[in-house]
Amino acid sequence: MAIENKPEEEFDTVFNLNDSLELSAHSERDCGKARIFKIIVIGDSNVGKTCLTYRFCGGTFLKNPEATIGVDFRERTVVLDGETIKLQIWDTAGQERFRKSMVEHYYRSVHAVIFVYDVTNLPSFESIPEWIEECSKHSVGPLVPRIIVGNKCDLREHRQVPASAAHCLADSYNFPLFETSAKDAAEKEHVDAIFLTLAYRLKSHKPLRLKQLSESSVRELRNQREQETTFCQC
Ligand SMILES: Nc1nc2c(ncn2[C@@H]2O[C@H](COP(=O)(O)OP(=O)(O)OP(=O)(O)O)[C@@H](O)[C@H]2O)c(=O)[nH]1
Repeated sequence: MAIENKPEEEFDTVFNLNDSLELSAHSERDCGKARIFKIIVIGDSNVGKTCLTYRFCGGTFLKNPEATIGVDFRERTVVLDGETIKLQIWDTAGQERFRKSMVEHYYRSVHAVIFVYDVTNLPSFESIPEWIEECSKHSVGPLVPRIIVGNKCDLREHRQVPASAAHCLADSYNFPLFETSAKDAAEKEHVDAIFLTLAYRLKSHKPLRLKQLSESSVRELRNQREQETTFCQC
């Protein structure tokens, strides 16, 4: 889907997610030195990745999106606790035929990942572990923040994925879960919350020394290193 530049006024909105997290979005004109975070959005074809990113960056529901070819790029600048942050959102193609040739490249130097499934499409939910695996294969480290999103919640009568199953899966990976709708205008702030939660986590993240990592992260890093070593020896 080609990117259409939105008028800057559309980006001047204020969010109040909760008392401790007050966020405002400004036009790019206002930000001299922005920190830049790259967020990649992945999941099966047709789950609504383009519509979700468009809802966040453009503020509206994108009618008649075309299937993404390779990767589309959108960005939005936000101010969190007085700090200007530029979020670069990489919206990837869900179609298998684009994965190998074009998408792989975009896993590089990614700061955060959003996995999307469609709550009315069970196979798209069942694919989430494969997408998570795919990320690990492309060296997206265990400390990269990740979120799982169930989209199309507006289609209540067609739901195939119970919220309880989704929570179970998300908990098993220790990732946050959001269920939302890119289409439902009432969910707009909820969609914003997905991206801004990641932005907030990235902003607050300070480089850690090995001593400061949790035991499980250390174990995960060790395993990863061992696997890499084994791979090299083969
Ligand atoms: N009802 C409903 N339809 C949605 C929602 N989000 C997206 N859609 C529809 O789902 C279809 C696919 O949306 P896209 O955003 O193009 O999906 P995608 O995951 O980017 O697809 P690929 O580019 O093929 O990977 C379109 O017909 C959208 O109108 C939603 O929240 N609710």
